[in-house]
Amino acid sequence: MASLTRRKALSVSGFLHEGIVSRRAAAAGSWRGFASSGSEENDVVVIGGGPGGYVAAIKAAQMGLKTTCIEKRGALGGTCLNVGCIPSKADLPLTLSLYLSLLALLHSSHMYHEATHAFSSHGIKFSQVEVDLPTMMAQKDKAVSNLTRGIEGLFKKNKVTYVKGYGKFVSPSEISVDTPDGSTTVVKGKNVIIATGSDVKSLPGITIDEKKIVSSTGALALTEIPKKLVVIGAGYIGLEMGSVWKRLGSEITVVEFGPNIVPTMDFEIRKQFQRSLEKQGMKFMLGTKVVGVDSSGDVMKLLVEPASGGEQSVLEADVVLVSAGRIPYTAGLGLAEIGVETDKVGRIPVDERFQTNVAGVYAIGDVIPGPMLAHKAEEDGVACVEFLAGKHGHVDYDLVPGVVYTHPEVASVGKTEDQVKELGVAYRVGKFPFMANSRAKAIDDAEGLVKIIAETETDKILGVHIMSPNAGELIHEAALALQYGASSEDIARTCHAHPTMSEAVKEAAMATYDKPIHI
Ligand SMILES: Cc1cc2nc3c(=O)[nH]c(=O)nc-3n(C[C@H](O)[C@H](O)[C@H](O)COP(=O)(O)OP(=O)(O)OC[C@H]3O[C@@H](n4cnc5c(N)ncnc54)[C@H](O)[C@@H]3O)c2cc1C
Ligand SMILES: NC(=O)c1ccc[n+]([C@@H]2O[C@H](COP(=O)([O-])OP(=O)(O)OC[C@H]3O[C@@H](n4cnc5c(N)ncnc54)[C@H](O)[C@@H]3O)[C@@H](O)[C@H]2O)c1
Repeated sequence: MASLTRRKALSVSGFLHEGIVSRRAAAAGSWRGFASSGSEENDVVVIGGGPGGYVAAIKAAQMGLKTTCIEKRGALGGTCLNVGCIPSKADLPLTLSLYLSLLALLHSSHMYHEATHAFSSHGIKFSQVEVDLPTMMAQKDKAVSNLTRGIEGLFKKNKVTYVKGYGKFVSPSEISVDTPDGSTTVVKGKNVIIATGSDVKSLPGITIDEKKIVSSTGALALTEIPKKLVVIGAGYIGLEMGSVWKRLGSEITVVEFGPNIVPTMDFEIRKQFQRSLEKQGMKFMLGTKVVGVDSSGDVMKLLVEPASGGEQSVLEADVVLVSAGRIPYTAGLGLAEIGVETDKVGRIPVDERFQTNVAGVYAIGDVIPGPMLAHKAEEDGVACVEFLAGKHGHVDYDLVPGVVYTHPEVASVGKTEDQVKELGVAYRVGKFPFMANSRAKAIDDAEGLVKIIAETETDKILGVHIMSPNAGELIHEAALALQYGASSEDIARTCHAHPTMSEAVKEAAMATYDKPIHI
């Protein structure tokens, strides 16, 4: 606490209140947050209640700092909320509910796919299996709202004041909040953390209506299974969402501008991954761009051409998913007014302590440079609060695991082989296929491999890439190994339980520094 910097608030007419004071509710002397905010100044105010913001708020409160978190969702909620595409989750942080929804649908659609494609080979037969989309969507909403309501419970438990409404800087230490009842409140803090996340990147000439031309938000709330779904962008969202609707019966064509799917993935894993998705029926048009959409008829017509220009062709679609990346979300936040700089793509540059160019104003998560991932945003949140409380925080962006939650999953941590080549370091690669793993064979789900890259001289592990069912769980042994600077021999000499999928990680490690046993 002693190290917290108290900054002199800028004088902005009408907002020179101490602490939180609603102009309309001031007379009543109370605010409808969980904990009474009183008239004291906060130590920390967090704008945004996504994974970055809510974790930062809880951590700050746990460290004894008086904390308020402002979240717009449930108040203004943006266009999508107003047109009712996800009305059942009106109280939840937007992006958080999106990715939990996607995970829930990935699981439900995988169960349907197993029932229709895999159960019979295990001797389980049904006379009829059908998709009940409304029930599937309701189950997803229930799962998500249970999970996210838990966060409100954590706020209460940790005494984080929760203010619903749209936050805007009026000075570096004062945030005016447009609240759901139409009044304006000012929340004051010695330190303010911007955690306002990201929004879908739109493409020129393609207008998202969240009905026929959808972002991930609309794609998670379709009321019918589209016959033909065209996905623009073969990144995380395109492949996960494409998998969901493919399993439920849609014809999927993925149009990708670049020459490869998921450009950040190790090339060898990517090749096998693409083959696996193609086997599942997804079609890919790589090195291709969409140059126009005619949405006047029942069936839309997309004009596509090679990325470098050339002969055009037409693709038909009932629904088009725009998943060509996300951009930082800072609309209406008043950054320019208080002098917070943004870069040319709208991200907020921060120093190693997450501080922006304005003293006392910090930023974390999708709104700053770095991977746009929930767990990275959470790590940012914890480290940022530790720094501003005068302690030491730590996030290593090189060691943030990435997982694509398709089936099989693809997970990675550390460097790809191409990145290691670029470094000019001599390296060895060890691989082990799940076809030779007894657990994977026993459950008849043995597609994929583990690939480990280690420095030749020291055997230090530089990167691990896994394609398999549950790769997203298996990767954490590797993440820990990289975090502690382990060698491939360290993993190989660690006793792994039998029969487990994790034995494939051990065998790949053995293949890296010596020889595997089971192949
Ligand atoms: C469909 C989809 C699936 C995803 N799946 C995964 C996944 O499986 N794993 C993973 O790691 N990542 C996933 N991501 C990415 C992940 O959701 C983000 O990286 C993460 O949510 C970023 O957290 P954040 O706290 O920075 O921002 P956000 O989660 O975007 O939260 C920001 C919050 O700030 C609020 N806000 C914005 N402006 C204001 C304001 N002015 N006043 C008040 N409140 C405001 C917003 O309403 C929002 O709730 C997915 C993203 C999408 C779109
Ligand atoms: N499992 C997860 O962790 C998960 C799931 C979903 C989303 N996310 C996060 O959300 C972010 C956004 O996801 P996303 O899939 O939208 O972005 P992405 O960055 O993962 O992929 C976007 C893809 O679109 C391509 N592209 C860009 N412009 C294009 C154009 N005009 N035409 C065709 N293709 C084009 C890019 O080359 C890229 O392959 C990701 O960065 C990811 O971090 C993570």
